[in-house]
Amino acid sequence: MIDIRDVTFYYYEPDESEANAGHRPVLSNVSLSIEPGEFVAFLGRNGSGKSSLSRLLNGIELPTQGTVLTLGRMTANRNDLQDIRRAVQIVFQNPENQQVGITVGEDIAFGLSNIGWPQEDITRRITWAIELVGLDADEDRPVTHLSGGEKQKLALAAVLALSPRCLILDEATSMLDPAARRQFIETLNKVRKEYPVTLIYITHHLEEVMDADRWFLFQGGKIAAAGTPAELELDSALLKECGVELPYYRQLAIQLRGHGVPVSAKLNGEELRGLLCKSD
Ligand SMILES: Nc1ncnc2c1ncn2[C@@H]1O[C@H](COP(=O)(O)OP(=O)(O)OP(=O)(O)O)[C@@H](O)[C@H]1O
Repeated sequence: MIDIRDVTFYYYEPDESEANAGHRPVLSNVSLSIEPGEFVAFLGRNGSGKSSLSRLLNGIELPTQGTVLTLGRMTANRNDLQDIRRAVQIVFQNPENQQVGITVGEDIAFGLSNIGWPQEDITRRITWAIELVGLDADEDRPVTHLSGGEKQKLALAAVLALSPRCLILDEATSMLDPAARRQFIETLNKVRKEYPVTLIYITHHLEEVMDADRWFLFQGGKIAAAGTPAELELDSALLKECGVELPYYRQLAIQLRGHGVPVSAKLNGEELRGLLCKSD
C-alpha cells in the first residue's frame, strides 16, 4: 500500500550558501512499509518529522532523495499525483483550515465537484457522509454554526466522501476538549467498521492509539523504532528518548506486573480501575 525507501527530505534544497550552512534534513534515510488496512501511529516529539512524512505520502511534498510509493505508484511521477492525492486524504489539526464551503453540504460537495461528480450523485454522497460520521446537522447548516468537534467530524466526512484508501489524521483531536475528543474517537472507530481504510494516526495522546497495529517512533527525522504497542510500551527508555508518554493506566499496569500483580497487558483505564476497586 505504502512503501517508503531511503527517503531524505529538505524543505529547501541543501546548498552551501551561508543562509543554509548547517541546514539539516527534516527526514533522513527513512524506510517503512504500511500494509492495506493497517492502523499505524506516528509518534514522537514536536519537530521530529511526522507531519512532513505524512505530506510526502500524498505528494503534497516530494522527497529530496529516495522514493515514496503509494498504491504502487511513485509520488514523483506527475501523471500519478492526482490519483495518489485522492487516495490518501489528510485531516489536519485545525478543521477551519480545511473548510471551503459556507454550508455543511457545500463543504462536502467541494472535493466531489472538483473531480467531476454529477450533482445528483454528490447530493446522495453528502447524505451518506453526514450519516457515516454521525454529524448532527443537516446539509444547509452554516459551517460557522458548528462546534469544534462537529467541525472536525465535517472535515472527516468531507475527506471520506472522496473514497480514500488511506486516511491520515494529523493531530486531528488536538484542538478538541476531552469530551469532544472522546466523541471523535468513537466516531472514527464506528467509521472504520463501516468503511475499512488504512489509517495513519499522528498524535501526542497515546490513549488514542493503544489499539493500533504498529507504532513508528520518530526521533530527529529518523524512525527510531517500529513495532506493536505491546512490544514498544515496555521500552521506557526508548519512549522517553522519543518524548512519548504512555497513558497513566498503562504505566500503572506495567508497574503492577513488575511487582508480581497479574494484570493483563490489554486492560484499558476503566478495566484497570474496576480490577483495583474489586481487589482487597
Ligand atoms: N513548511 C515548512 N517549511 C520549512 N520547515 C518546515 C515546514 N514545516 C515543518 N518544517 C520543519 O520541519 C521539521 C519537522 O516538522 P514536522 O511538522 O514534520 O514535525 P512533527 O513531528 O509533525 O511536529 P509536531 O508534533 O509539532 O507536529 C521542523 O523542524 C519544522 O520546523
